[in-house]
Amino acid sequence: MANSLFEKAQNQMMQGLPFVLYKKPKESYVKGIFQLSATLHSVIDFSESGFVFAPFDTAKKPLLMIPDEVVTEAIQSEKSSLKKNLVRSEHLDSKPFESIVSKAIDSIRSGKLEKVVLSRTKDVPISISIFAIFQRLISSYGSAFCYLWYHPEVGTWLGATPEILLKVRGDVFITMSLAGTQLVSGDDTIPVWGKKEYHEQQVVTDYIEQSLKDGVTDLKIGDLETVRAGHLWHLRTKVSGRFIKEKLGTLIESLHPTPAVCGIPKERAKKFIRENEPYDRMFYTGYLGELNLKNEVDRSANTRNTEQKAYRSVMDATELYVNLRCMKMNGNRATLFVGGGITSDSDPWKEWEETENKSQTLLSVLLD
Ligand SMILES: C=C(O[C@H]1C=CC=C(C(=O)O)[C@@H]1O)C(=O)O
Repeated sequence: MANSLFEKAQNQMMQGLPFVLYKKPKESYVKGIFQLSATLHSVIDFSESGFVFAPFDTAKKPLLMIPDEVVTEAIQSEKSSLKKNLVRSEHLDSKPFESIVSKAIDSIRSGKLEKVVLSRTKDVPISISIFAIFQRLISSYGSAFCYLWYHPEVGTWLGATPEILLKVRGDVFITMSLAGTQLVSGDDTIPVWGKKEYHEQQVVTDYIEQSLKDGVTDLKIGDLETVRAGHLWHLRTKVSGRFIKEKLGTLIESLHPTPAVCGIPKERAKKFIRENEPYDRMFYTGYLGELNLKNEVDRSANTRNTEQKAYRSVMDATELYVNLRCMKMNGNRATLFVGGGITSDSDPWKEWEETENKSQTLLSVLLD
């Protein structure tokens, strides 16, 4: 447990002051960003420095946590809370979600949409503290970006996301196309993918390529890979390139929201989501992470000179993740958000099951 950092965050919360605790994929420490006033700041032009928390709705401004104090603490390893068997919460009626999915399939088959990502919420009682939940997330999901974000005017959000929106070092960026889902089987065998999953992931890769190709250089589309995120497998393609640093805002705006969380064509998919999902997604399927934040980086990892190898320097880095596998706290209950990509080959019942499987990421650390 990162004890003193958690205590500091607890005190901060008691004083009604904003903070965020987070662990990047594969890192062995937790970072805390503490803002010393309760002001709600927004990103204006992406030249700011801090921790961004952006909603799905692009008409609303991304929020910014100012790094008045930044504290880093090593993670003391704790046993993973990942359950081998699926955690079943109370029985829920699948019919309302299935009927929205059927409506989307009709729209796709009639040619109005190519793909749309539909989601639903799941309300669960919570009997442990948010710090205990965060501790379980970081112990269980080493390869995810795990976070606990709090602002007195906005609320408390937690999550463990596998999806990078944008990672920038200097003028080099990487992003990814992540879509297609299967449950990890008992023996961990890599799954065989079907036409539906290949298609829904390819749509995301094509969109990223199209929306970036005129504004960046050295655009590279990587190989298709199968990657694991907790209980789930996904299809992923890494995309990289170079861009003009002053155009960071344009780059972010051309990526968000990708068809991994919205759909194609983008505006029609947004409209379908707005008119059919019976709630506001708020920060689910938005993005979050470091914006132009000072980070220590290894400058010379591939040099043969050992002295130089040890040379580290501080540079501004941007590292943003898509806000998936997340939840919002409401007193002693939490609202979990889960969704999935709908294409012409979707089956409403299977889409429901997929959202049930996705809810395992959080359920398995919430329930005893
Ligand atoms: C929208 C979600 O996942 C996205 C990311 C990976 C796989 C997805 C899928 O298979 O549908 C979704 O595009 C979610 O987890 O709520």
